[in-house]
Amino acid sequence: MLATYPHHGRTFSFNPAAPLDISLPLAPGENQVNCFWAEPVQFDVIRVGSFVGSVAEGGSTNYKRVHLTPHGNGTHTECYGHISPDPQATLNRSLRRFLFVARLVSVQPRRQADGDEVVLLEDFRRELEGGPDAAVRPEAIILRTIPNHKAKRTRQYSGTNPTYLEPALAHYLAEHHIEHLLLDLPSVDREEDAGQLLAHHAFWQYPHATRQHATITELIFVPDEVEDGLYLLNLQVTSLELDASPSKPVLYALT
Ligand SMILES: N[C@@H](CC(=O)c1ccccc1NC=O)C(=O)O
Repeated sequence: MLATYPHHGRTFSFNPAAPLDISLPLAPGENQVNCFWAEPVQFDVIRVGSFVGSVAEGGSTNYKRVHLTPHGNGTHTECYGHISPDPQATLNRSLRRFLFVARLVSVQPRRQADGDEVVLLEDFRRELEGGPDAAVRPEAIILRTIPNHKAKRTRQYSGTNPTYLEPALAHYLAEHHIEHLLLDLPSVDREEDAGQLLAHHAFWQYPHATRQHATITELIFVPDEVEDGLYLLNLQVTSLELDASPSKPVLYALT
């Protein structure tokens, strides 16, 4: 059974029973994706008096505290609050819609003279502006970097100077009114850049013309079977009044 979704005067169809989950699960332990020197996710059993929040240990219910670092553990979505001192700049205020027309684009980074692997605007544009989907203006871009090793699901990125985006690419997305960027990297910016965060600033146009509703989602994983093209994106987060939240982006192929 197909459902329809209107976008810029066209009517797309998608199958609600065929979701493609591009989030990475949050689980305790060392074998989970990790970046920016975050501690691993931890679930602690709550113990109060004779109460134990573990059925395995004889308690009536499981009742656990979660210890996690949104920017460092698993798929997460952030707003301009990541680079702003404003306590009002929270993801819960920024992200007010949850369905978007998205274009999935695969791009291979290029090694620079200094050894950095960088996704360049030129390569991104060649993919975006080619093919039959180029006529549709998407609200979101999902960037899959090539090669697409499954190791992305569990990689320990800290201190490895991971691939990042040319700031001009982030600027291009802002200029083309792309509200949501999703990518399978720890950050749009270089791991250590003396606090410049050039691509973050360019994407949010912060602080001169801040795009308050724009978001960046990092540490996704898009399996190879999911082909480049147009998707309906359902972007779900927790209602945290914080700059970032663990998130669950789910795609539905659009026809
Ligand atoms: N590159 C920044 C650090 C940075 O980007 C960052 C630091 C901690 C947690 C997340 C970060 N960036 C994520 O996009 C710097 O060198 O100051």
